[in-house]
Formats: sequence, C-alpha cells, structure tokens
Amino acid sequence: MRSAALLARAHPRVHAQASSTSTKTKPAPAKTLSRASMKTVPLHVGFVGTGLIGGVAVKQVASRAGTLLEQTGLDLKLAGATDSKSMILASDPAAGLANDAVTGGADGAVADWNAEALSGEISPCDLDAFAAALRERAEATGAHAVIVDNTSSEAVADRYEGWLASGVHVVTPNKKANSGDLKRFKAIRTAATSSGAKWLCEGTIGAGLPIVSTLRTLRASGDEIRSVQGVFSGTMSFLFNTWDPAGGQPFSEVVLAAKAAGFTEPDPRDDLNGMDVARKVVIAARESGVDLELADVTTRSLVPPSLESCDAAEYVSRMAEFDGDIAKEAADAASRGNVLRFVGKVDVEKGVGSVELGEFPKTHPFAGLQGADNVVEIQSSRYSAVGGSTPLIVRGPGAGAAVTAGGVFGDLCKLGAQLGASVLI
Ligand SMILES: NC(=O)C1=CN([C@@H]2O[C@H](COP(=O)(O)OP(=O)(O)OC[C@H]3O[C@@H](n4cnc5c(N)ncnc54)[C@H](OP(=O)(O)O)[C@@H]3O)[C@@H](O)[C@H]2O)C=CC1
Ligand SMILES: N[C@@H](CC=O)C(=O)O
Repeated sequence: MRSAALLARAHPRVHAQASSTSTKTKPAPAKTLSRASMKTVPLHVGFVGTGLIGGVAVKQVASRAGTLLEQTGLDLKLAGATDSKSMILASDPAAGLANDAVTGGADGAVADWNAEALSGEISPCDLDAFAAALRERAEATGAHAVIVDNTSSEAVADRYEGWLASGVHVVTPNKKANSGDLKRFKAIRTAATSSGAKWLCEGTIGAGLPIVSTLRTLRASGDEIRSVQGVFSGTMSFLFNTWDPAGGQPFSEVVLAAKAAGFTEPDPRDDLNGMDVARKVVIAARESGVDLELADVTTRSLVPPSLESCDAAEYVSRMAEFDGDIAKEAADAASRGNVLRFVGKVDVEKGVGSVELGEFPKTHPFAGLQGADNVVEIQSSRYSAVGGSTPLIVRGPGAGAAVTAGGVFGDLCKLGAQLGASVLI
C-alpha cells in the first residue's frame, strides 16, 4: 500500500484535501491563473447589424471585455460596425474596446456609435470593404477577426463563404445561411473547414439555449440523434401561453405584445407563417446529419393568404380581421380538454421535418410553458423514451434581446477559447 506521504508527493492536491478534511480546517482558496501565465488572444470584432440584438450584444460585450481580458486573456477589440446604410471602422483597432464605446440605445444605428471611442470615419455600408479592412487590420497586428452578423439578411449570409475562406470567423443568430439553400450551406461549411475559421450559430435555435452545441457534442461523441421536436419559437410560445381565448382576448392583441417585447422577427409574419420554426427545424435536422431543405418541411401558417404579400405595416394593421378563425380552433381544442401549441418536429430516421399547430392535453410538457419559453426534446441512441432512458430536454426563454445577445456573446467566448484564450467553455 502507498503511504500517505508517498501519495502526497505524487498527488499534492489529493493530500491537501484529505488532510483538510481530517483536521476540519478550511480548504485553501482555489488559485486563479495569473494574467502573466495566460496567452493573450486579440480578437477584432466587427458588428454587422446594430438593431435590437446587435445593440444589446455590443453593450454586453462592452461591459464585460475588461474582465474577460483580465481573467482569460481574451482581448475583444471593437474594430467596426455597420447597419444597412453606413459603416464605421476604428482607425486604431488595436486600441481595444472602450467600455463606453456605445452611447446609442439598443436601436442605435451606426451614427449613434461613439465615433470618438472608435476614432473612425463613417462611410456608406460596403460589406466587402468592411470585411477586408477588418481582416487586413487584424492580420497586421497578429490578431484574429470575427464578423458578428446580427441581421436577418440573405445578402450578408451570401458572404459567409468568402469571409470564412479568407480566415474571418463568423458568429451569428441569423438563420438564413444554416437553413437556406443546401448547396450554399455546404459551401460555407467547407470554407470553414478548409481555412480553419469558425462559424458559430448557437443563437439560431432557442436564442441563448444550448441546442446547436448539444446536438454537435452528442454527435461528435458518437451518439446518434433520432428525433428533435418541441416548441422552437419564442413568439409562438408566448402567443399560445398567454392568449386567453376563453376570456375573449383577440389573438392579434397578443401578437402586438410579442412584437413589443422583442420576440418577433423584424416582420412578425416570419413567425406567424411558421417559417421561423421551419428554419429551426431545418437547422436542427442538418445538425443531426439530415440534408433537409426548407421547401421539404411541411409547414402550417397562421397568416391569412390575403395578407401574405402586403407590406408588414398593412399586415399588422389588418390581422385583427382574422382573429375569429384562430379563436374557433382554440375553442374546438378546448372542447376536447386540450390546448393549442405550435411545434416543430424532425424525424431523423425518416429524414423529414414538419411545423404543426397541435392539440395537447394540459398535462403535456409542451402545454406547461411560460412566456417565450422554448422546449426542445432530443431523442438519441443514448437519450431515448424507449429502452429504459429518457429524452434529453432543454427548456428556457427562447427569444428576447438579452438571451439572444447572450447566446451571441457566448459564441464569441467559445471562439476565444478555441483560439487559445483561457475561457472555461
Ligand atoms: N429577437 C429575438 O429574440 C431573436 C432574434 N434572432 C435573430 O437575430 C437577428 C437580428 O434580429 P433583430 O435585432 O431583431 O433585427 P433588427 O431588425 O432589429 O436589426 C437588424 C439590423 O441589421 C441591419 N441590416 C439589415 N440588412 C443589412 C445589410 N444588408 N447590411 C448591414 N446591415 C444590415 C439593420 O440595419 P438598418 O437598421 O439600417 O436596416 C439593423 O441594424 C435576426 O436574424 C433574428 O432572426 C435570433 C434569435 C432570437
Ligand atoms: N422570432 C424568433 C426569434 C428567435 O429566433 C422567435 O420568436 O423565436
């Protein structure tokens, strides 16, 4: 048998714990890594899109950047920002991110940014010039560059392949690229794999909830996903969790509340027509190994055909005309003791996806959600409702500025860790 002294020499931490237990003294406080022993990882960040999510993401990053540098060596530098009209590039990106870099509100356009802190010139938005400047300036100082796409723009998604191929990382809650054309999606993935640049998109399902990363971790470690289903939309969850049809509340009133709370897409029809959930179904399918296209997803829409192609303002002003239709569906479900819930489903084994307005008994987990909660149930060879185990379930707020921006910021931290910063992720 090895003596206590031998054990202490071989495993000093084990010995320290054992002796502190036996003498009932307090364990020594854990030592944190000293700043000098950490690698410094400078990461130049360019924000494309400074609307609701982008505005809050900038504020979160700005208020945390100093602590991150001190505690992990990740040195986030605000190198530039654009909205659809104008862009600003820091004239000295190596100067770092000032805590007061942003003075505008969450709706702040580039013009609201503190040009003094960025010391940059405002010019018309040119995404290619923006990315090239970001990359060249980062390379010149041995830093990495990342574009944080906080738009819902196809034009921005179209550029990921080129950006990633040139070594610029991409972090985004924009669903257009990972739910859009399969050929483009694969080309983007190939560009990232070939260059080593990262494309991180946790915010594209469940806002800040760990759904994309959970699916990736399961598959990387050899698990096989069989199905992914749940309430994928914060907006639709909020609508059906808070609407009181029995009390005569108009459905359109709750849609306006969801929009005011920042849960909806810029055009709320993208939620109401099932398209946002269909996109999440496609993303979940692709992350589970199924090559699904958006057009293959059977999708229920709650947008009346006559309001499909008008402008967003007209839709919002006329949607009350159709309150009676959805109220009838809710009353029919209630007559059977059920409630309505808007769900997405991926059957990995059959390779199909769907978006449905389903009826659920009040005791069902999908019926007992609150606010804008999402619930996503993953069944796999390890987590299964059949065979003695239970499914893996992720639940929590699935929309809103703070949690979505938090998911985006979490991806920036993950990227920092992958580049060698001492971030525990
Ligand atoms: N709200 C939520 O809870 C969640 C949102 N998301 C996603 O987050 C993303 C952002 O949403 P949100 O902040 O609400 O959107 P907003 O409409 O508030 O902001 C969009 C921003 O993108 C800019 N923009 C649009 N097109 C371009 C372009 N071609 N080039 C440069 N900038 C552009 C807009 O500029 P301008 O003002 O000049 O038009 C604006 O600054 C969306 O993809 C959404 O799906 C994901 C998860 C949850
Ligand atoms: N509009 C979306 C926002 C997040 O993706 C939702 O309501 O879930």
